[in-house]
Amino acid sequence: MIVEYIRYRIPDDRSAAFEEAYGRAALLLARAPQCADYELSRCADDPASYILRITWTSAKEHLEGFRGGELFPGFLAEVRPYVGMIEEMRHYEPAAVRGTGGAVPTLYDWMGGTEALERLTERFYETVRADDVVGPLFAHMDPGHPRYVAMWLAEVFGGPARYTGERGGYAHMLGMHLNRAITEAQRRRWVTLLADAADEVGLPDDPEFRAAFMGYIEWGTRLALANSQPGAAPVRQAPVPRWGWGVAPPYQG
Ligand code: HEM
Repeated sequence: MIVEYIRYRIPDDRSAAFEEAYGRAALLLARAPQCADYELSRCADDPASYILRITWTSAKEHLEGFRGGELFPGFLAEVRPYVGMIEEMRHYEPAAVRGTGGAVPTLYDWMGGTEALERLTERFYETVRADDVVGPLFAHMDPGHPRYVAMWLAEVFGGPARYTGERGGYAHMLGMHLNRAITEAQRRRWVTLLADAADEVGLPDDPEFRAAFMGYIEWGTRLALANSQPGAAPVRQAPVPRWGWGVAPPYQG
């Protein structure tokens, strides 16, 4: 991905037409397979100043794919009257510094932190052990397993990175699933028992939290199943994934 920034200086009497033209041009960006997302902002302190940010799949795809493609003439026709008002138009490589701020609580905080996760995994693995479909997989489970999985989930949902620091991180978790040949029936049962345990221990049941929580569980169990098949060759080293609210953060007024 590469980010293009275009800074414009638009006189006040042309700003409305400029925004309307970009509204039409954006319909073409929305259809362009080379464009990941875009946003036009107007400066609150200096209203003549606008910045357009477009994330492209790559600079080459932008310059050759989009500019050489069938959508570009229509896009250019909309923005051409403003080309002379461009102050900067360049591609930027995103650096490693990025993240979300504290305005939105992490899923970890929302669910009640490590204490809530340990309550969840204790109850969950009690039912897992007693279950006829998944129980056999866990017959020789380490007694610390519920606590380790709580530690993993804490890190995934925005809590402390203790699984990475104390337990070997992603590589260790992956190693625990390799060659276990998890079946789809076992994966489904694992998901169902976890959802039941979440209700039993009283995890928040608001739609936003449960959608995000179960979204991760669906994703993670499908990976666990695929990685557990004999002959699977998953990536061996990766960071612990971080999971957020997705498209539906908590409604805060
Ligand atoms: C989101 C989905 C999943 C997550 C986050 C997860 C997480 C983990 C973690 C962190 C470990 C290693 C714990 C340690 O450090 O010792 C582990 C081990 C294991 N997982 Fe999973 N897992 C998932 C899905 C599944 C599924 C679907 C199954 C089978 C139905 C499964 C079966 C196992 C087994 C058998 C072990 C080894 C337990 C032991 O003997 O101690 N996992 N899992």
